[in-house]
Amino acid sequence: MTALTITGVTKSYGGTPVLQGVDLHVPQGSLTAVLGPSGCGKTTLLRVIAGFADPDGGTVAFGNEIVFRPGRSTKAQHRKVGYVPQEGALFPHLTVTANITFGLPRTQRKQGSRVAELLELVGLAAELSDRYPYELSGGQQQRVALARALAPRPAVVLLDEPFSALDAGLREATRRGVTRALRAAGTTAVLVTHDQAEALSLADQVGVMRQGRLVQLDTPATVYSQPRDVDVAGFVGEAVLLPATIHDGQAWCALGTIPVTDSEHRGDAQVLIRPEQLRIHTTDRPNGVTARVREINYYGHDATIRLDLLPEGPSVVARVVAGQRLPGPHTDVQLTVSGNAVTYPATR
Ligand SMILES: Nc1ncnc2c1ncn2[C@@H]1O[C@H](COP(=O)(O)OP(=O)(O)OP(=O)(O)O)[C@@H](O)[C@H]1O
Repeated sequence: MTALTITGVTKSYGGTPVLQGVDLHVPQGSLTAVLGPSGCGKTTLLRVIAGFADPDGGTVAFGNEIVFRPGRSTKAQHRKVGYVPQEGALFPHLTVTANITFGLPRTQRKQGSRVAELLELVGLAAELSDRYPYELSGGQQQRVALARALAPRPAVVLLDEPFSALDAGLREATRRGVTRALRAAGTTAVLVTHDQAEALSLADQVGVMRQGRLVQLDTPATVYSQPRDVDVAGFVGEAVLLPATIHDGQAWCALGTIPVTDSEHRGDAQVLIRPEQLRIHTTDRPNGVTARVREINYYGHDATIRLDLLPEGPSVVARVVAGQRLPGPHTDVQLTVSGNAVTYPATR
């Protein structure tokens, strides 16, 4: 088990920069999610860590061992990396046992106990060991892929969107099973995803990637509640962004007067409020602003309500938990804000 440290990594393809000075430290035994839109360089970053591609500059280190620096690169097969791709990773003509032991030295392949231990670790029944991949569900296949990645006791496990091909029901259970197994094995891991809920719910730290740069690396709670800029704010969750004037630690905006987190900020600004901070009232409130319900989206566990601030203010989104009585479309309600707003420079 070892930490992973990437410093100033750059990579271009045909003159187009894909990684632009990426710094990332993944503490030993922890899971970091790299979150970013399609094409931002996530897979390239994993490939560089694994040694499948060399960067143009920077360093990659596993613990104290530098596995890449310009002019010197440790071959992929000597890096002790486990790789779990999106899907289709298993050899279709091999049983679960043969898949798991495929990369092990011949002497270890016969050790049935290691297979049993790995199946237990990833939450699969021992009876599945003689099955072929086509006899498994997608979620079971991904767990076998993880067991295979963990079999040689790698220093680092890399997971490239490993749950994206699974349907919603299987995805949640497989996510939990896989992260539980990674933690039980004490493995240092990097998970690449474009799904913000997955990144926030599974990882110890989240790195938000944009156009080849890691623009924020923080705990899930900090990334969500203190996003570095408005683009990160919108990428990691639904955001209400409003123009505001800040003074005396308060933001004056279309939703009234709201305390701000950054007391240094003064003058024109933009403020971020999360939809769950908005409270909907059907009776008048002293600090309430009037809004008209435009649209309701019901999700079961919660609902989002789009409202137009009256008389002609912007529209905002509120999130309400299940069980709360929802106002009907086109009704007028009062809105208040709980908690603080986060401030950003005003748009020009
Ligand atoms: N071998 C390659 N040759 C040329 N261009 C490449 C190569 N690999 C990746 N790219 C380009 O680099 C950019 C980043 O690709 P990458 O696969 O790292 O993105 P990603 O964030 O993983 O995207 P996705 O979520 O869609 O998989 C893309 O514009 C892609 O076309």
